[in-house]
Amino acid sequence: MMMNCGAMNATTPSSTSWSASHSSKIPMLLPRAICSTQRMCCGSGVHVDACVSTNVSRNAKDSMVWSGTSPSLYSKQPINKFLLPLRALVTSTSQDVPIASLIGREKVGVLLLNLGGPETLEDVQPFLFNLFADPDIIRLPRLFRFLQKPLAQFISVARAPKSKEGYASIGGGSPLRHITDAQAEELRKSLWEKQVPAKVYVGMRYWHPFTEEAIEQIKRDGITKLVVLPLYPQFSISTSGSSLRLLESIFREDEYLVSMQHTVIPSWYQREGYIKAMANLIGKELETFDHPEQVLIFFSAHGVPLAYVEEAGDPYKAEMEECIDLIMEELEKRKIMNAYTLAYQQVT
Ligand SMILES: C=CC1=C(C)c2cc3[nH]c(cc4nc(cc5[nH]c(cc1n2)c(C)c5CCC(=O)O)C(CCC(=O)O)=C4C)c(C)c3C=C
Ligand SMILES: [Fe+2]
Repeated sequence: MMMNCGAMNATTPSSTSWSASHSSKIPMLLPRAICSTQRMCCGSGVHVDACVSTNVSRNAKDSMVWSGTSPSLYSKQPINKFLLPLRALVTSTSQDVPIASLIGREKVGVLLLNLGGPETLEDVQPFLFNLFADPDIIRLPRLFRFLQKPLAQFISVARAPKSKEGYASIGGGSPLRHITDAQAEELRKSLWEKQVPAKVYVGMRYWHPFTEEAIEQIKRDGITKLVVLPLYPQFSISTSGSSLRLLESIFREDEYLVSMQHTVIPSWYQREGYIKAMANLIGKELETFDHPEQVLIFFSAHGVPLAYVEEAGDPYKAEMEECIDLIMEELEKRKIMNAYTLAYQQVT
């Protein structure tokens, strides 16, 4: 059986800590921020730990880091290793205090980041242009950066016919917007059930609703605290990194955003809820076979250029492999001991 592991339509994460990095290779995420942990308490004893951005410092490796908190719980990967976390989200249970008195006049928003996809066949070429014009997708040497857009135009036109065939075969467009909107609505409902009256926004990197559009709405709504959640379980420079780099540039130029408290969840592949959800899916699928124990579990992940991993320190491969180990451990606890393998799809 086959399991796609780089998928962005996974279950909602519950909480995690995050770290941000800036070297010349990995984008600096939402800069000029220092994280001092703030606790917002909510009704029914729910607590929200959020981080406040105000300043930054540099560590020995010339990485921009958020400071003011303890080291990350998830420090195995390069992206996290050099960085101090911001902490967000709902944990614990102790007090019963009315929500209004705790969140007060704060307006909490959650911004879900995703890739975006063409909604019609006419969208395919301009969507591909946006994708290939991103230097986190096609990385040209500094001297040749002026060629980025002409090259994007050339590749998008050349690739569009084949791409259109693919989208035509799944109904004439990408389902990503629809799926992401549904996730946003489920997350909103779930937060409200936990007495966190947050608004949830969707910001796509390469198609509507663009991240810029979501940010405009966030400003119009007067959001004062923002949680940024890329919907990619594992961090890669080419996915979450690209979205966060864009967000960073939007924040840098906007007075309202610079002073807004925000926190980012860079990856969440190791969260218990996600691992259990993946194990549930695999377990359910195995049951459809006559001899489930003989089935090979085939994990399929997106490929990223080797240079990202080996030279730029992209943690994607490490996070993916750890994620699969965790899923297999979870299956073992359920007495499911199948053979498994992981393969990376070719990057075209
Ligand atoms: C050319 C380099 C690319 C890199 C690096 C890359 C990384 C990467 N992508 C995903 C997930 C998705 N990518 C999707 C579309 C897509 N990606 C690329 C190229 C790179 N991706 C292209 C050219 C396209 C367009 C599709 C095509 O015509 O071939 C999508 C689908 C979006 C949709 O329409 O619904 C996903 C999902 C990950 C997880 C990743 C690195 C970790
Ligand atoms: Fe891709």
